[in-house]
Amino acid sequence: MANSAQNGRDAEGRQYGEYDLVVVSNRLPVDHTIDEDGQGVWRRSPGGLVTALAPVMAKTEGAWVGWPGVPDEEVEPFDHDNMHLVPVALSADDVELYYEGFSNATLWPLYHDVTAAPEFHRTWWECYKTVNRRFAEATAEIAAEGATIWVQDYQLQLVPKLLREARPDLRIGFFNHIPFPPLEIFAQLPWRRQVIDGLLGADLLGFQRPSDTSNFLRCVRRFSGFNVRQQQVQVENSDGGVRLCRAGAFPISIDVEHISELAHRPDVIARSEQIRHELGDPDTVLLGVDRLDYTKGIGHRIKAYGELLEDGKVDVENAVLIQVASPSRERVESYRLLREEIEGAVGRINGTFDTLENTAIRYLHHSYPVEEMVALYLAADVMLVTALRDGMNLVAKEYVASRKEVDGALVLSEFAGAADQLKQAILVNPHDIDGLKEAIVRAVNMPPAEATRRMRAMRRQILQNDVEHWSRAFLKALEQAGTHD
Ligand SMILES: O=P(O)(O)OC[C@H]1O[C@H](O[C@H]2O[C@H](CO)[C@@H](O)[C@H](O)[C@H]2O)[C@H](O)[C@@H](O)[C@@H]1O
Ligand SMILES: O=c1ccn([C@@H]2O[C@H](COP(=O)(O)OP(=O)(O)O)[C@@H](O)[C@H]2O)c(=O)[nH]1
Repeated sequence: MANSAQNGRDAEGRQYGEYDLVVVSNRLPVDHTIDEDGQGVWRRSPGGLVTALAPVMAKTEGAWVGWPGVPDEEVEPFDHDNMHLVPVALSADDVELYYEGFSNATLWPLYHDVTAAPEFHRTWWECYKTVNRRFAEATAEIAAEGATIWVQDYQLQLVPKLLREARPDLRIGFFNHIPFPPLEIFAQLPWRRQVIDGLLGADLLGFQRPSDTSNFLRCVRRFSGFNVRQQQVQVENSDGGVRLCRAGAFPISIDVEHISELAHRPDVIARSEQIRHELGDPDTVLLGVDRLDYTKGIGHRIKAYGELLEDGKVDVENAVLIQVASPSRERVESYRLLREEIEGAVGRINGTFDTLENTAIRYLHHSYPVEEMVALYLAADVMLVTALRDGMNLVAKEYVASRKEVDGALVLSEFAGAADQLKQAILVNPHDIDGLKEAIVRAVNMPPAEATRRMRAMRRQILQNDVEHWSRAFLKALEQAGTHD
């Protein structure tokens, strides 16, 4: 591990760590799971944060601090796929109060425009503070003097301030993968001031969209009392000094080269042909891929599709919708209810429209490896991304990157961050079911020349702005931010 091992010590005489770059996120890129034979194995963690950061971290010599995905698991630091991973243990109570509770039943619905009702519990908040402190301590321990720390996402919003107090020598960046809500919604949070203070410990705060950045800065003005000039907050320290914290939009992306390589691989192409064949070679394959999350608008999409079948605008004889709904946060009540709701809706539609040979919706409650994802993207004529609110949505970008023949149509919610970059998609408001139905029909019947024109423009955008471009832009801005020499 080549990093500039420092022999410096902090104010309390503790020796600095050895990593010049440390990424900190709730989850490590791999979860410790038990396979069919009862053996412990490391499996890729779910979600786009890992999709985006893993290829970036595999190319650096930094360390990644995070939770190994199961409760009460004490694991020593280890190397995996070219990454140095430093596990932080969470007890079963921590998982319930900090992860399922405060992170995913308070902050998640609040930050996604209250698409579900957020719950506010003081015990959850207490645990959130404790766990954030634990992550900050684990990071402070391994960071070299003057190291760059990149904290990720809403689960760890207090870490920047805690880290700065422990290690003022560090350069601290924070990236929020989910939306930052408007002031009127954020104001509901009983601990709004503490969260803003926690974030302002960073030198640079990154958001997915310019609108997230301006929402955040409005909240800073209201709840911190600090001056905000353009995109810089003048943070007043307890000693009367002023430190600058910069905020800006850095839209995340994907490892385009890897997706594109897979899209050209003969076995992946063969698999995509097999998928279509096993579906009975329909004229049109439509696809949705989401974690089973109420923010993703899966119910709205299925409702629209069901009505199109009823109206006779699509037909099971020549069209099929594949819906991958990968398991997510299954112990959180709203996720359990969502699963029942979606599976009920799919069952009703299939019961009504299926024939012995054809199925209306192929519903798959599974998580697939990236090779299968790309085979699905290649097999799909129409991709449906209908999120009610989504930080970015990397699935939309992966679909575009996979379409090497420069064809296929993307229906994309204007409420997903990806809509800022993929302007040539058919943009929809998923709450408008008639509008969504029209968009789906338009995508199914899109003339090839129009599909190619739109896809070419979207591919140009994605090819020029891959995930390496994102991380370089953020880390460069972080280098220039703050008051460090
Ligand atoms: O860790 P989980 O609770 O299982 O959830 C998985 C991840 O979901 C969220 O992903 C977000 O990040 C993507 C990449 O920036 C973005 O495209 C998407 O819109 C976001 O929802 C969450 O933010 C991550 O922390 C989770 O790991
Ligand atoms: O069965 C699945 C379903 C999804 N994904 C990946 O999970 C990520 C989802 O990221 P996105 O930003 O769309 O949403 P998130 O789940 O992070 O909210 C994408 O890279 C997908 O390819 C996957 O590998 N297997």
